[in-house]
Amino acid sequence: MSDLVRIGIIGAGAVSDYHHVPGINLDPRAELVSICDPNSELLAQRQSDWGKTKVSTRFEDMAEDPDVDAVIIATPNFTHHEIALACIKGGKHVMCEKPLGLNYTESAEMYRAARDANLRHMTAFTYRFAPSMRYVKHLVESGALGVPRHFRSQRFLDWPESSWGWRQSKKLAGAGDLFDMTIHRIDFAQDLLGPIKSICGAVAQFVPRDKTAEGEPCEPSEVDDWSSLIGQFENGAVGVWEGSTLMKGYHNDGFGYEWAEVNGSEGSAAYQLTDPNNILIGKPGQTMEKLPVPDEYLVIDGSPREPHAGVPSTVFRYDLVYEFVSAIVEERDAIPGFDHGASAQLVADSVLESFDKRTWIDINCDL
Ligand SMILES: NC(=O)C1=CN([C@@H]2O[C@H](COP(=O)(O)OP(=O)(O)OC[C@H]3O[C@@H](n4cnc5c(N)ncnc54)[C@H](OP(=O)(O)O)[C@@H]3O)[C@@H](O)[C@H]2O)C=CC1
Ligand SMILES: O=C1CO[C@H](CO)[C@@H](O)[C@@H]1O
Repeated sequence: MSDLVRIGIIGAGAVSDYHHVPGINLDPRAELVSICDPNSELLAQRQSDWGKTKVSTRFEDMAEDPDVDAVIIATPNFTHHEIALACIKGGKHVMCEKPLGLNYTESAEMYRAARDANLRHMTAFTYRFAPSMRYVKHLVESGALGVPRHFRSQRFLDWPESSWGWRQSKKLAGAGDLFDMTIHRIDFAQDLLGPIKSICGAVAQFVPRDKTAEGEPCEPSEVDDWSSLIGQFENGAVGVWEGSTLMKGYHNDGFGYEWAEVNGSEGSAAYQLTDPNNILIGKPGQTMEKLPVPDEYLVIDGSPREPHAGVPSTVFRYDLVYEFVSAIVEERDAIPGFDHGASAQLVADSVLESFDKRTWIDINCDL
């Protein structure tokens, strides 16, 4: 490997532009060397926006390229499994977007392949990196909230009712809000409180989404607009999750409304995406109040990101690349790994199974 970690991006769409390229640009140990996307016009645009790199329309080229050390897979969900396995075969460290695969079987296979090849693997569970989320985790782990009893998460967005493109096809996306949004919340709940052991879930579709944003007719949506679950953690705590992108009045500059809280025997703490540098803290008999996140939780250890620069609800997302590169340089596991991606996927799959069968499902993760 050269002195710099040479990164290739597969899938030059929205999230690469919004999270990953700024993350690479901030990290002096990393360099963007190659971009892959089937759309040649987009490739040309990205070369002009992101800097002169190699380009290709076939991920196989990047998987075999000896000048690429690590890849970030940011393509539609149905492609993650095939691309990740090819890149692992080519000896690349891999960060892959969520949901890791279309189901637990795919995700577990991706985890085992990366683990067995002794390569670094990371699932892009963005919200774990929010300063307030990291501080709530510290409060839980330090015992400041007492015995954790309850978790609650709500993600409401007010987005258009028009087509979601590939996101509304079962074959291409797997599921709707559940795999797109709620899966992040399943992940951070397990990060805060440990494994979920049993769940009961429900989903619903509110609108057909049979028109594009331009008003042209298109194939109707096959996926959920609302997803929810209640669950029990192995540690005895209980949880409740709910998400939708069709909640009117929850726009907030596109960030929507996100709240997640842990309630323990000695106190409560809440994270909000719209105010990620503060938490809400509550002690017995008091009313929840705002508490600034201490400086050491504003960025991850070593990150060169200036903690107070930029839009707070956006900039913490750049730390994902820092964690991925740190794991490569330090030859340690990246967190969250593919194992976390697979474990959240199993819970999300179980939501669909639970709703189909109208029953509780026990979670048996066999990684
Ligand atoms: N962690 C987070 O917070 C976020 C995660 N995501 C996840 O990131 C992934 C991408 O989402 P997003 O950026 O919004 O999607 P986009 O549709 O904006 O971008 C995906 C890009 O990948 C391209 N692509 C499709 N197939 C391949 C392939 N085989 N090889 C290379 N490129 C390919 C697409 O080209 P074409 O359009 O021509 O098919 C498109 O340009 C999804 O899994 C999504 O769930 C997204 C947003 C935020
Ligand atoms: O968190 C997120 C923000 O929105 C994106 C677009 O729907 C999601 O894919 C993503 O996981």
